[in-house]
Amino acid sequence: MNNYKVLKILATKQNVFVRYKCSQRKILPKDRALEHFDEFYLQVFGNKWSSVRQGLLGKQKYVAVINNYSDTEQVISTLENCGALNMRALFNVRKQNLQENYDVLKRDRYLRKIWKLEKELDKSVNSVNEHSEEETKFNEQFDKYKMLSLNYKLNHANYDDSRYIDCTAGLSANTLQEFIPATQIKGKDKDYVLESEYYEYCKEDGDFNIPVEKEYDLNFPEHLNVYCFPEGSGNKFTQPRKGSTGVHNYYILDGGSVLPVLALDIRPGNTIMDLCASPGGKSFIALQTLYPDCVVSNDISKSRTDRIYKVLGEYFYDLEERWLKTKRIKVTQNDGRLISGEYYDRVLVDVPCTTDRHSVKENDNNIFKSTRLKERLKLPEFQTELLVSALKMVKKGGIVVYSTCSLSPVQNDGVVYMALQELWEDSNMEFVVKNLNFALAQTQDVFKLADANIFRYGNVVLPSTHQNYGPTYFCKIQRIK
Ligand SMILES: C[S@@+](CC[C@H](N)C(=O)[O-])C[C@H]1O[C@@H](n2cnc3c(N)ncnc32)[C@H](O)[C@@H]1O
Repeated sequence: MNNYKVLKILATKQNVFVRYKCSQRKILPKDRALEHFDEFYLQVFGNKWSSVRQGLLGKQKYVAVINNYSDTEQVISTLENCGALNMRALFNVRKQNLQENYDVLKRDRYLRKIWKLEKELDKSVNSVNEHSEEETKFNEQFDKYKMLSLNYKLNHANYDDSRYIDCTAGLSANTLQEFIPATQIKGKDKDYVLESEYYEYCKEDGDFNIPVEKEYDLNFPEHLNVYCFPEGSGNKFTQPRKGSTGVHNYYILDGGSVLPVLALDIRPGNTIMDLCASPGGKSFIALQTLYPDCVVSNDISKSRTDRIYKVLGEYFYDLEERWLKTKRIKVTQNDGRLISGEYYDRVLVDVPCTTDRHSVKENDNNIFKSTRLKERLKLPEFQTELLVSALKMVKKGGIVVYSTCSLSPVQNDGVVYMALQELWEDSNMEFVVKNLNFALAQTQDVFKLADANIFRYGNVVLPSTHQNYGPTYFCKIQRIK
């Protein structure tokens, strides 16, 4: 074989090798994320997953939170002329309907009881089993009321019970297996393992149960004005603009972000810690209730706290003199896990998570990059540390809201469970988780929430093609001792 031929064969081989390498599919982080979610979330959400998936991949929907320090009335009337609706008004209409439905249902149950009693007493009736026209009509009407929303029905079942319900079973090793599906993860130096095993959530739970208390109302502060476009509307808010007062007119953010702040139930004079605050959207909402005496917006890094200063500077005129010097707003740069000796009425802990919507759409800064595997697997542990820290800094009677923008039961209820278990073992503090299913029934014209049986402690705003907010998980926890 002459040299020319050898070179040619080598070149061909190399070419084949290069082509072989090219044909090996490079998995992009967003594809890996979707693959993971398809496997994991299908088991959690069942046949709802395909619509949630479509939502995640579709266009996210935003709401506008009005800046009370701008030309408020003019801004509101402009938005209303464009077809935007006030979220508080939507909640109130639904709340009123629910109350009316409940009253009718209550009245009819009462009537039914009387009617039965009368039947029993009426000896002249030929057969008690024979349905009169009146009875059939009544039953038809009764059935109609039974068709009320799922949330309403679910909660109504216990409506007359004591507000304190028995401690739920907690996440024992077995129950955890039930709701944390056994998806598999390949670790760098490990074979495939169960996701639940990886996070070591299967350890024995001892006697620990989380007390859960039902909550019947969601307080929407009177000065907080949030505007949204109706379900199915393709309208969008234009970019915020400066008005005559020198500050921006509204802040645009995912609609789901409003619920964790509402769940905080902020009251006049409250002191609030927003532990993972950047860019500051939820601190902004808290401030727009006009209730807090002080909001501390904390984040871990300089660049992230700079971002908070920038955002707040756009919305609060003379931020330095009027807000920072008077300590109505504090911007701090601390690792939220290490803060101690500070106590607040309300603590919001909106932790870093798998940011599911971002993860299936963008490759940049994606936690599903193979180089970030360890970080991803450590997330629940990290989130638990942040929540434990938040729970330690809330005053007795105060409220902590834990939130994520992930659908993962491990990062959501799993973390709530782990944090509360840790404090149950290591401190004499006591907490109760607030079941918001009933209270959230009033939000059903605005948000698609996951069925009440999917998450045990918190609630999730589910993305969908018609109402594409979220995902937002939030869990309300009150310190009682
Ligand atoms: C989901 S984002 C918060 C979004 C924010 N709450 C909002 O609504 O605009 C999570 C934030 O947590 C911050 N963070 C990460 N680790 C932290 C830590 N140990 N302590 C405090 N903040 C942390 C990140 O820098 C990031 O800004």
